[in-house]
Amino acid sequence: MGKVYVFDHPLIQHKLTYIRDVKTGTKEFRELVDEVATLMAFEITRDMPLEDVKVETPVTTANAKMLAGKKLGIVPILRAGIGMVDGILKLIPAAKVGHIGLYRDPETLQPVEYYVKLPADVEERDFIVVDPMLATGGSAVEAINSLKKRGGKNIKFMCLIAAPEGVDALQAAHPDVDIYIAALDEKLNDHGYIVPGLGDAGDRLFGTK
Ligand SMILES: O=P(O)(O)OC[C@H]1O[C@H](OP(=O)(O)OP(=O)(O)O)[C@H](O)[C@@H]1O
Ligand SMILES: O=c1cc[nH]c(=O)[nH]1
Ligand SMILES: [Mg+2]
Repeated sequence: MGKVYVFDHPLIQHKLTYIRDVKTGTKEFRELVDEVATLMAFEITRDMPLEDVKVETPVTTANAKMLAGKKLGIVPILRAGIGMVDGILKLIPAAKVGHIGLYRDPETLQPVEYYVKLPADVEERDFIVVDPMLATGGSAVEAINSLKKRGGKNIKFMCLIAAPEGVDALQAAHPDVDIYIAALDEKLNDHGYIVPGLGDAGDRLFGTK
């Protein structure tokens, strides 16, 4: 069963409160999502492998560490996942970015895939799939299906807000995937929106409503 990590760092919780606030406009919303993504990336990369290296300091040769192995792949679920990418790239600028385009049909709530473009050497990379919202879990499950079908293996899922229903669905479909969230909310409403949530993440990021 995939583990669930809830990031209760005070800075993340403080910024998330402004993200939820209906009075927060598009510009500020986008900046806050970017900042929280950076803070979450700091935590989520805690187990990245290191290798021993030597470096010449102005004084002597030092035994030091550098990140080892293949570069990381970040895969936002379009559209709203895009809002979290730059915040992660600030810490890991060498990461490659893949894209999986999915929208949730408003009637059936089922994900519909419309675009996939992944970095080369999918089999050898570690991936973080990102999307601000994990509601029914349908989009995250489908995006990870798509990534695995193309060879993706070591996958983490990162989001801002999750509903218990989404966590259950993702754990059931992908027990090998750990889930990293800033807040676990109460429930879904009749339209599949997270309660209390933040509304429609894509619309708030891109000002489309
Ligand atoms: O867990 P689920 O029930 O699948 O819902 C979550 C999905 O819904 C939202 O995307 P949306 O379909 O609104 O697309 P958008 O990002 O293009 O707005 C959100 O960004 C997730 O991808
Ligand atoms: O609450 C929700 C659920 C799905 N998608 C969103 O953007 N918000
Ligand atoms: Mg949307």
